[in-house]
Amino acid sequence: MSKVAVLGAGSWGTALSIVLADNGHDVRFWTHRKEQANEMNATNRNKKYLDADIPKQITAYHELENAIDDVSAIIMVIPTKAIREVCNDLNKVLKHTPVIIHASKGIEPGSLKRISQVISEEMDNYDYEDITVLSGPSHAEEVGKRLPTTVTVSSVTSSNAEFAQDLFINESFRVYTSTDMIGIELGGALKNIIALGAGISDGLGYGDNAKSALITRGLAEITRLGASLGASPLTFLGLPGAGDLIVTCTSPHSRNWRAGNMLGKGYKLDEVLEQMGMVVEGVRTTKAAHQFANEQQIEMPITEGLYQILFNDEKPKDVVEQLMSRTKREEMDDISAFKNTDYPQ
Ligand SMILES: NC(=O)C1=CN([C@@H]2O[C@H](COP(=O)(O)OP(=O)(O)OC[C@H]3O[C@@H](n4cnc5c(N)ncnc54)[C@H](O)[C@@H]3O)[C@@H](O)[C@H]2O)C=CC1
Ligand SMILES: O=C(CO)COP(=O)(O)O
Repeated sequence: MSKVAVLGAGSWGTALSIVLADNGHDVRFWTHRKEQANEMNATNRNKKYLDADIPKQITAYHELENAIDDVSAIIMVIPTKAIREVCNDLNKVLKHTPVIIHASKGIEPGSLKRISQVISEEMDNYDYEDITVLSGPSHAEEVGKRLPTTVTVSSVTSSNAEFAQDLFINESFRVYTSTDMIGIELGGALKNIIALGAGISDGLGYGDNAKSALITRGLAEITRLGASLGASPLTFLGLPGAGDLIVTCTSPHSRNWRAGNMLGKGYKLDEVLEQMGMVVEGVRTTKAAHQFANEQQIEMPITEGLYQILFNDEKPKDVVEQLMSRTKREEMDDISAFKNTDYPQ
């Protein structure tokens, strides 16, 4: 059994700590807020973030140096916008090179970097090949209750992904491996854009046909972006692609769906984010994907519409009207690139 540190004391960090504790690992749970660490150790709950009993094998720490002392793995579950800051703090106290696995879902606006790229850029003594990602359809609320869940881990070096698979896998948390690191990270990040859209559609009362269309056409456009960055289109049909897209667009656990739902009901973005009190990664990811799509001339009409709602105050209803009245076209016209030309016609 291993000694592991989980950095990031929100709902997903808590749920992953529970999986690790169930597997017999000694879990050091780090929060940058002292009161939260004290409360968790005293009550065995992380009340604000997840309604679950915290097993005894989990100890909360406030001092980063103590949390990471002698661990064989660091699990980073920090909101995307705080990753560089936490890596910098880690550099000051880390004296060995434990495996780093991240489970965050975002892209950095401006640089358009994936999280593994951000971590390897910031961390002393780590290259891109050293970082592993864990992603898939996995709401913390259900993982915390040990309901059956499947995820995928990926790293350039397969031994790192296999290490992560062994660390997390158990009878209620099934872990697959993949070598498509780009696809796994982009699938997890980009589905949040579409989940915001699905929430808006539900908030407007547009029904199941509209939501199904958003999921399907959303999958087409995030696959288009992913493939242009080197991801395998097939990854977008797997757990961290279609799997995560479905759960995030249809589950009331999803913060992205819930935020979208409020926008569809007429709330302003500022009000929505204030009420959520938890990270809504899709907002920043929409900004990043919109910038990339414009620079690279990739057609992403749903992302474009979302961007106009979030950042240019466009009315959700008007955006749906624009999407529905786009120039008529063939549905699969962008799939020809993946056609098997050897098959007799
Ligand atoms: N909640 C879920 O079911 C899932 C979440 N994720 C991803 O995991 C990541 C974290 O999400 P959640 O845990 O849900 O967020 P959350 O909103 O529940 O919690 C975020 C945590 O990060 C901490 N934090 C914020 N800024 C920090 C900083 N500068 N230094 C250290 N800690 C800081 C907050 O104090 C809080 O404890 C996100 O990228 C999310 O997309 C991925 C899969 C499932
Ligand atoms: O990624 C998730 C589930 O797989 C969590 O989604 P939300 O961040 O929208 O809650």
